[in-house]
Amino acid sequence: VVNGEDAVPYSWPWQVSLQYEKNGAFSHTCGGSLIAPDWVLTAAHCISDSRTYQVVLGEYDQAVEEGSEQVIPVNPGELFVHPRWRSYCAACGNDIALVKLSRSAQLGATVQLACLPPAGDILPHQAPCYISGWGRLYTNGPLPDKLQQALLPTVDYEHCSRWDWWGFTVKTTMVCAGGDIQSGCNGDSGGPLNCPTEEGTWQVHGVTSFVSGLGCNTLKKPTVFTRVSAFIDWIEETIASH
Ligand SMILES: CC(C)[C@H](NC(=O)C(F)(F)F)C(=O)N[C@@H](C)C(=O)Nc1ccc(C(F)(F)F)cc1
Repeated sequence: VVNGEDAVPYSWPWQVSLQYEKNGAFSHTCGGSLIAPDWVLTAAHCISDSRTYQVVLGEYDQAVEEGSEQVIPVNPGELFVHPRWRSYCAACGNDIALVKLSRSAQLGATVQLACLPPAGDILPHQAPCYISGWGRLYTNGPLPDKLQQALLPTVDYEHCSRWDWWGFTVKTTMVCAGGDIQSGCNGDSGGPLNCPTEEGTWQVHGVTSFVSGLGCNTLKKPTVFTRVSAFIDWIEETIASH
């Protein structure tokens, strides 16, 4: 997250760190959202079949054992990438995946389920959403230890698809947010776009998918998220059948 701030610890209790094993050690590769005790929603571009994954819940500072962490392995074959996802084509859309945990998370003060929006729900222009994640602090910059957040107002499709914004690269199955000095960045992939409801709760409306190739916080190139409300049926069917 570029130009964000340390989140209040455990204030996004559905945020997870998706980690993969490299040379015998696990490291953070993507964010994700806990949507059921044993299911995590993330981005398809975060998943490669040949890797071994684990999920860390109840995480805040990745450099400190704070006692609330739950480290849960992911069994092979429990990675479900959207059937219409095309590898290395985030702009083609369907950048969404589900990961089944080998055991259920224990819910409590630091680990809670995310709420998803109703199918088809479209946010208004400039809805005050927040991105959260352990992605780079600036383009080609370091990864933070503490979970970061930034206010990232949504940019509706009419604005986001303008020629000097994302043009035809953005699809209606995506949500744009930001476009000024705050943005997501590499490593935030798969994490949530957290949007407030009128009832004072939060819903995960987006899965962090891509930023500009010219730099994470490029003007008029908002961070682009997979629109969760366009995939509610697929999410429900996948969970119901596995
Ligand atoms: C997995 C990536 C898509 C990667 N995603 C992220 O960094 C994320 F955190 F925002 F999710 C990304 O945006 N990387 C930048 C460097 C990139 O390649 N952006 C990019 C976006 C659109 C296009 C276009 F327009 F060709 F489709 C090309 C590159």
